[in-house]
Amino acid sequence: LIISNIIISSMKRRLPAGNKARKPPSPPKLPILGNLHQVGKYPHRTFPGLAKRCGAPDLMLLHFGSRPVLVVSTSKAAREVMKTHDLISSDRPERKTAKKLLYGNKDIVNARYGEHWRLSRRLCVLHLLSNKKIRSCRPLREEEIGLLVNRIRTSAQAGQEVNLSALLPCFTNDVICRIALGRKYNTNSIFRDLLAEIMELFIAFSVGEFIPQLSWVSRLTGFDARVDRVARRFDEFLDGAVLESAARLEKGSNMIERKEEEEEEGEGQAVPLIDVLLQLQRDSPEECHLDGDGIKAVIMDMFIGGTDTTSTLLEWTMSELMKHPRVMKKLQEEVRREAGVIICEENLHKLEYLKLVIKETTRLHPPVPLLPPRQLMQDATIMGYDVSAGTMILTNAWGIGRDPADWGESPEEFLPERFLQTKVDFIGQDFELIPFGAGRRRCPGISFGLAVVEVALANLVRDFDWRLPGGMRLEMTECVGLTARRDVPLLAVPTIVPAGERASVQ
Ligand code: HEM
Repeated sequence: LIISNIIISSMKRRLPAGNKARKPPSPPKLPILGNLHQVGKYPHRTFPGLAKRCGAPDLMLLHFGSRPVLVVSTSKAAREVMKTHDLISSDRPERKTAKKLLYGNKDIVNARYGEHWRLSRRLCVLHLLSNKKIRSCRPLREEEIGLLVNRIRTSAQAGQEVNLSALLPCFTNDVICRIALGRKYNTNSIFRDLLAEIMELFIAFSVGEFIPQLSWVSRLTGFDARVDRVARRFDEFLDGAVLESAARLEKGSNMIERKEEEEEEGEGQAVPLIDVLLQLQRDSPEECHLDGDGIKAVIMDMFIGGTDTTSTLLEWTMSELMKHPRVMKKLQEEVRREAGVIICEENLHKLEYLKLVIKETTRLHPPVPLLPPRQLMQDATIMGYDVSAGTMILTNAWGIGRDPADWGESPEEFLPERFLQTKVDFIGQDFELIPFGAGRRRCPGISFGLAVVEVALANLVRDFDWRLPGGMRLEMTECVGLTARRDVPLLAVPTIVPAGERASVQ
């Protein structure tokens, strides 16, 4: 009797009087596996169909093993989760693999909601990704873009095609390397390989994460050992970078202050992010709560958050432009007319169509199609459904960007002009378009990423005409990964557009 009284009173506490408990609709599940067998290779593509079949257009409840997972499929539902219930859904679920790779989640992307996350994010926004910092890195970005253009020019002169899917990630990796660590690691391709392996491990499915009874499988297949090995090797690499940074600081104790003054005037070399963190840790511990591992974890976030995302966005933008010659021509005319002989960030405000093209690409190809998982911190009623604390939340940014309810009859069509008729923007206020997420966990690197994408794209379309290699069909499928890059590499043949011709468009 006592037990049944406890159960009844706890149910009463959970349910508002007169309401029946209502779970979001779910497709039938299997014992042990739950719905894992239905997720498929491309969950962002599978979920909309699955949700439709089980009558769950907005919110669908799945089970990964025994773990409840709420799939958010519409802008209405995303608003409920990331605005109305943003605070209680701002946690991230703990994942064994991420925890090993990111120093016990001492980074920002994977940090649990709490004081560590709040302070790290503040540090990042104020000191690493601020507008001042972005401005100070401008010469460095432009230099790297110049090198990219020269590489393409060399291929064009030899009449060769270029593999943009290979070139663009190297370019963004070089940019982040220089900004974060103060130099490139060109000669050290081990670094890029390691980074690629980390990205792969992040999303790799470890069955033990969801079905604890099967955690021995990850040990048996060697998955756990691989994670340990990669974590160790990347840690050794970052230890080297910290030593270099410490040596730089040793040389000039007030270096950052001095350089930051120069940065303000736009004269100096940008201070590497790792130096900024080490100096704050040394001189202003009240501003920097991070220990040694915390600094390495945050630096790692800059790579994980800032390299593949930006190159993937560039890769898809170029793909859509090659597929839509009308849009390519209109964009080239704008850039060649407005940006003049030198494209620098100051000219960017004139390039309105370029911004529409990028926005439309993020709608159809959000680099992170399923936003990184969140986790509900307490029981909640979301859109009339009862969702329990601990439920993992997956928001389908890809599905939302193609929802006919928000995007009209032809949501699959690549049409940058659609943004002339709407004020919808991608900075996290409009839930129809959330390639950078929204709410407290929204991406803090939006301006930082766009600063690279916009100038690089402007240069690529101004300096070259592009065509597909003879007989090649342009596939538009994405691959599985932390970011949804192209499955088939984008090969393209560039032709140099002489400066005289560009000028004549002006
Ligand atoms: C086109 C470029 C980029 C895209 C599409 C992108 C996308 C995203 C997305 C979808 C999230 C998760 C938001 C959420 O959970 O609601 C995120 C978080 C994050 N991004 Fe970005 N990002 C980009 C560039 C960058 C850059 C350049 C950096 C830094 C150098 C960066 C650093 C981060 C960090 C630190 C977080 C974690 C925020 C948190 O959990 O509090 N991102 N990004």
